[in-house]
Formats: sequence, C-alpha cells, structure tokens
Amino acid sequence: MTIYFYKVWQPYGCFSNFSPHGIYIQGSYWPTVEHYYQAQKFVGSIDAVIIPIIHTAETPEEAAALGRCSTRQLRSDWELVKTQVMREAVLKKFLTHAEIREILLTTGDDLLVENSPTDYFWGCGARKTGQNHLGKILMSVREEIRQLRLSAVISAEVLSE
Ligand SMILES: Nc1c(N[C@@H]2O[C@H](COP(=O)(O)O)[C@@H](O)[C@H]2O)[nH]c(=O)[nH]c1=O
Repeated sequence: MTIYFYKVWQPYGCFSNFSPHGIYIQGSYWPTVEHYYQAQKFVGSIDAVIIPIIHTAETPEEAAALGRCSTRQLRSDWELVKTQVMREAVLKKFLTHAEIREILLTTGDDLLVENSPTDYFWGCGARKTGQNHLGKILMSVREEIRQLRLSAVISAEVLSE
C-alpha cells in the first residue's frame, strides 16, 4: 500500500516536517524539523544572521518562508548536505516522540510519499513523478528504529538469561 501525507491536519500529518514535534539537536531546541532544516541552509553563509530569526519564528510556515527567501545566500555546500541534514532531524524527531514513532512503525512496509503538489525533490509533485526524498528518509528511519528495537530486545533477553 502507498501512504500519502502532506499537511499536518491531514491523515499521517505527523510525518510532515511542519508537525509540532520539537527536537533537541546540536545543543539547542527547535520547535519543528522545518525550523531546524530551514536554518541549516545558512550555517557559515554571509546571511547567517537569519538563523536566530528562523529559530524563533512563530510557525513552521514562517520559518519556511524565511528560509526560502531567494535574495539570501545559502551555504555553498547546501545541495551536498541537505538530505543528510534532513535525515538527522527526522530521525531525532521519531526517536524523541514515542506516540508518532508507533504511528511510523504501524505503517509496516508501506510506501510513504510526501504528496506535495509543488515539490519534486522532497515530495512526489503534482504529476507523482518526484523523487520523494522525504518519504525515502521516513522509510529508512522506520527501518533504523526497527533495528534499534530488535537490538534492544536481544540485549534484554541476553541480560535475563
Ligand atoms: N509539508 C509542507 C511542505 N513541505 C516541506 O517543505 C520543505 C522543503 O523546503 P525547501 O527546501 O525550502 O523547498 C521540506 O521540509 C518539505 O517536506 N511545504 C510547504 O510549503 N507546506 C507544507 O505543509
């Protein structure tokens, strides 16, 4: 089965980076994955002054709008690192919040697809031909958590022997 998600208020909205699940990462707390991801675009760039403004944005929509401003200069390696930045933040989100971790695990081996009508990189885009990198990250995080759980169960069994 394929599970499509996009907006926070739609089914599986907790898979959206805009969902209100904060993360503590690299020494500070971020209200959503989206706040963190948008701010990372400017680490080391001449426009790094925008980072604290993104950090304290009232909403993820505001954080995204600030990060998408085309007149600001992104860090030079952004295209190389952005998928890894996103994966780290998404993994942290699902390790931190047990209730959405269970929702992710209940999807089994279903295909997860960010049903963005405009984004052909993170989502599938309107024509459903996009690269779906966010869906791919969620599926790999799901697998990593399953493996972690399996190791924990095995360790507990060994300890009780
Ligand atoms: N969920 C969601 C979006 N999708 C998110 O937008 C981010 C990509 O931003 P950028 O790299 O700046 O284009 C990424 O987190 C992707 O999952 N965009 C939205 O405008 N609204 C939304 O509800």
